[in-house]
Amino acid sequence: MIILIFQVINHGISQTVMDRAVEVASDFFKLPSETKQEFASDDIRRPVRYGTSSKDGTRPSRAFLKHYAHPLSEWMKYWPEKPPTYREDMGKISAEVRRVALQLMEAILEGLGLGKDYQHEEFERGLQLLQVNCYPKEPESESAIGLAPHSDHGFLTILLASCPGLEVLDRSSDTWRVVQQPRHALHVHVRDYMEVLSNGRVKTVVHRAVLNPGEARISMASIHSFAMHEKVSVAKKLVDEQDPEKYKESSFSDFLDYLMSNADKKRMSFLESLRI
Ligand SMILES: O=C(O)CCC(=O)C(=O)O
Ligand SMILES: [Fe+2]
Repeated sequence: MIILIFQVINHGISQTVMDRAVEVASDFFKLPSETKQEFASDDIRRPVRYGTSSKDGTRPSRAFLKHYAHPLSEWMKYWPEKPPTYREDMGKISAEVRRVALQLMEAILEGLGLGKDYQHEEFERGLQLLQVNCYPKEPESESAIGLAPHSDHGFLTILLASCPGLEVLDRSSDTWRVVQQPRHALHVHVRDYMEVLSNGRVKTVVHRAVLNPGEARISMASIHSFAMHEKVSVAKKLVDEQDPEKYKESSFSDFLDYLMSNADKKRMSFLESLRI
């Protein structure tokens, strides 16, 4: 079993571009509630969506803004116009992170013995979704949960955060490991579709976010997958008699349909539903 959680430092993205993205995200969440509520929706197919979730039913433990980011020319027109530099600053970081994601995918595919150009065009025209999170500071109860344990959908997550708060599940000891987040580092982990494509050789990463006792926290997860209706299936080269095909094929759109029809179930169960 291969565990793929790592951090990239030598990514070539300038610190200014990273800092501005965190700053403009933070400024967005400070806007008056009515401005943010314009983006609120339960429809998970909306191009931009704002929402909050609460772990104790009283105060929100996370606010989020999710929007598609590739191609920028198609999606940017839906993004918030306030703060005034939101589109410019988020556009810059999105494009840079996508460049890094495509390079990392090539390295991972090569490591799996599939060759770096495996499904190159599908990755090139693939979707990118930005999930921007804002967690309140929680001075009283250390390790209060901001975002419950889950695995992500798609192939790869690249995460930029203003301070620590992310934890990943160590499957060997069943304990949570705190992820250090040095200022210039991008955290990377693999998602459900990496497990599917690799026929289970690579496992999806279960993770959660805890509230930081010292400061409010901003995180930006960039999600990379195939285009909405493109099916992801097990790489045939990784199937043989000892290792039969373990997952059914599906698309990102199938995942969204699944979420809408199983709103009460955990996200983990979509991957479970694909197991043969
Ligand atoms: O805030 C974090 O560190 C994690 C965010 C996350 O897991 C997500 O947005 O899916
Ligand atoms: Fe996540």
